[in-house]
Amino acid sequence: MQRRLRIGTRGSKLALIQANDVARRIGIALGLPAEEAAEIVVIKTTGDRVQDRNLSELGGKGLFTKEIEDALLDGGIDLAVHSMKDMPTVLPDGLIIDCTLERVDPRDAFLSSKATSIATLPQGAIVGTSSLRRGAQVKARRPDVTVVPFRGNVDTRLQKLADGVADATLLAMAGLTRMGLLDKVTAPLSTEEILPAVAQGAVGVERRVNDAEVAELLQKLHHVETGLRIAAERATLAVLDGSCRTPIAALALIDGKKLAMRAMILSPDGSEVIETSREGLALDAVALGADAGEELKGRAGSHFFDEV
Ligand SMILES: NCc1[nH]cc(CCC(=O)O)c1CC(=O)O
Repeated sequence: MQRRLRIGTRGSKLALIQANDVARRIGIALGLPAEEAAEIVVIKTTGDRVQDRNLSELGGKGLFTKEIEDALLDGGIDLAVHSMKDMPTVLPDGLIIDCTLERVDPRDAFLSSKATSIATLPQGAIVGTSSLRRGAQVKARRPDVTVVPFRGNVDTRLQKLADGVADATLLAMAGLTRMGLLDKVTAPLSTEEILPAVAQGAVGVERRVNDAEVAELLQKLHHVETGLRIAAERATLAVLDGSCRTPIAALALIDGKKLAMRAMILSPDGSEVIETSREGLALDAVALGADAGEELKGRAGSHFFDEV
């Protein structure tokens, strides 16, 4: 590798931690100090500018990636590090993600000073979250709860909770772990209780399709099992797409050659929950995920997708 690679990322604390992790791994792969192998380039995205509205109202996916992907296509950067959870299922022509780091804990965490679980929240409690998926799943279990929007980065949301804006919130274990904030977690939520977002806990590295040098390097960083799990979940999402305001959750697990997954869509108020599961060969990840998505789509009917 002749050049010092430029790694594009959002400027949030979590994004920077993830980008620096990739820089460190690239350094190791090249046998160089991380700073010599790569530099971090912070890019502000539309999603970072908009603090006051539900992201889903603005078209959701892609808001955190457009400017970074433009820089990748322009050659201003060579790699982009993303939380795979925030990535649209379709990438721009000329870009590819075929490198995913080993996934960490995909679960959501429950954070509250009023209760130790969703079940024991006081009657009529307020849960702060701007995630349609989290809100709908909480309401499915506790219809008496009021969900209020909770936007901003992880630190902002923790502050809102401390200020009493809500009685509880849900955040990804992955982000809290990476930021060293596990002590804020009241309890992890089992995936039976709250099914995670597609690709939650996985970091991906995007590159130009035609950059053979970077492709070869990134192969060394790729975690195959994570790639297959994410492929299954994202295949479900892709089938259900065009409905970015429908709460969707999915989680695939791999044991040896076998993949098992659950997938779910809900009405935003949690009154309707449609769930399915698949088991098969891990190598058939995409087909299994897509098949699960087709089933959910068929069972939900079109009203599910255009009522909101
Ligand atoms: N939507 C924001 C976002 N994107 C990725 C993470 C956490 C890390 C991950 O899930 O990989 C978070 C914060 C959260 O949902 O708590």
